[in-house]
This record gives sequence, structure tokens and C-alpha cells, in this order.
Amino acid sequence: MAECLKVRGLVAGYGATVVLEDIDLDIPEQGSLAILGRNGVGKTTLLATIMGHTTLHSGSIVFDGQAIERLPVHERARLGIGYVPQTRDIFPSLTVEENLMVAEHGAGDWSLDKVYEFFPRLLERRGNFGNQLSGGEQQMLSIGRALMGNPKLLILDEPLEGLSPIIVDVLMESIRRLLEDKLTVILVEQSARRALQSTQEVIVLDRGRITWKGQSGYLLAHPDELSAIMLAG
Ligand SMILES: Nc1ncnc2c1ncn2[C@@H]1O[C@H](COP(=O)(O)OP(=O)(O)OP(=O)(O)O)[C@@H](O)[C@H]1O
Repeated sequence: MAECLKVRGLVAGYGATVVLEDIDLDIPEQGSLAILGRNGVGKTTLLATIMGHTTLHSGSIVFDGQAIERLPVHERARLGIGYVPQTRDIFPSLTVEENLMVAEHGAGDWSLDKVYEFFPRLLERRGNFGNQLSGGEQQMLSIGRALMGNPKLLILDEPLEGLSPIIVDVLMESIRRLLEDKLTVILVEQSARRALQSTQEVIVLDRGRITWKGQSGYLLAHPDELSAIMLAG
């Protein structure tokens, strides 16, 4: 299987502050990676660095065969990286449909109709403004906007945070369907169990470094080892 993302020797942070050190990653096309770790260990910073939102001190990021570490954010998006940040990237004063349409780019299967088919709730709410949506609907819209860019790689930063249990189940099912699709996915999720159940591979971060990497299924089957890894550091 061809490689979707290859990261080598990544050192990154905010200005002169280094948060991530010596990060190596390999994600094959159509692969899926969970990033686990306690609060503040650098999970969001790693996602933001792949997207180009932080300060890169050294290292390389190859996406779909192309070095992207010096490219601006919009170029990375144009090449096929979809980013759903923790803050939910939607325009509050645009309608659901306008939010989706302004995010349309790239060639591929995803269109307004396909997003509505994928999230029927968004079709029902198509005329509502971003700020009139529930938290779950905002998250669907944020993911829908990323899908309108026809990404090859979809990066999801805690997509279930702060949502009610019923919406969590609906969204988790949607994320599973995306994982079964042609997409490559990186998922940061607070519930280790949920993250491991829906991905193939996992890395654990602690204080900006990778402290464990391997198969998600292995950690799921060895909960004692998972607890020990998560508590170490
Ligand atoms: N914009 C910023 N400027 C400076 N430092 C930051 C910034 N954002 C995060 N940090 C710092 O970087 C470190 C890693 O934070 P990050 O948000 O990546 O962790 P995280 O693992 O995603 O945490 P959480 O699970 O709480 O979201 C923390 O020490 C944090 O204070």
C-alpha cells in the first residue's frame, strides 16, 4: 500500500517554544491512526503541525509523495488534507449550505448532495445559520466542510468533545463509515477505547514525544498495558 503521510524527525512548537520532539510517523493510504495521551502532551500541536499552523523547527512531512513542510496551510488543504479542529471550523453567520459551498474544492466524490446524504441532519438544517446549530450539528458541519474539500487525509481533533451521548454514537458511526471509505484518517479522541476501536494503528504521546506505537487492536486486547502506557511518564 502506498504511503499517505510520512513524518521524520519533527521538532515543532509555537515560536521559540518547542512542544514536539523527534516525531516519526508512517500512515499508509486508507490507513487510520489514533493519537492518545494525557492533556497537554502535544496531540493538537501534532495535528496543527501537519496542517501548517505551528512553527516547524526541523524535520520533514511528506504527504502523497510531496514534501509539504514548507507549504502554507491553504496549499496543504488544496493537496488533500482536511482538518477538523477542536474549535469546529464553521462560519456562524453563514447558513449550513453556504458553509458547505464555500469549502468546496478539489476533484472527487464529495459534493453537497453526498454530504447531505452522509449527514441527513444537515439537509434538514440547510437554511439555518452556523450559530443556530447544536454542538453535534456544528461538528457534523465542520466534518462536512472538510469533506467538501475532497480530502485524501482527514484529521479529526477530538470530534466528540462536549457532545451528548446520543450524538456521540451518531457521530462515531459516521466516523467509522469514513474509515471504511477510501480516506486516510488521523483521530485524536479522549476515550482511548473508542479511538482504538475505530483505528488500525496508534501512537501514544507524552511530553511531546512518542512513547508507544503499534496496532490499535493490540492495545484494545491488552487493557493493563494500555493503562500502564497512559499513566507512565
Ligand atoms: N498557541 C499556543 N502557544 C503556546 N503554547 C501552546 C499553544 N497551544 C498549546 N500550547 C502548549 O503546547 C503544549 C501541548 O498542547 P496541546 O494542545 O498540543 O496538547 P493536547 O495533548 O492536544 O492537549 P488536550 O488533550 O488538552 O487538547 C501545552 O503545554 C500547551 O500549553
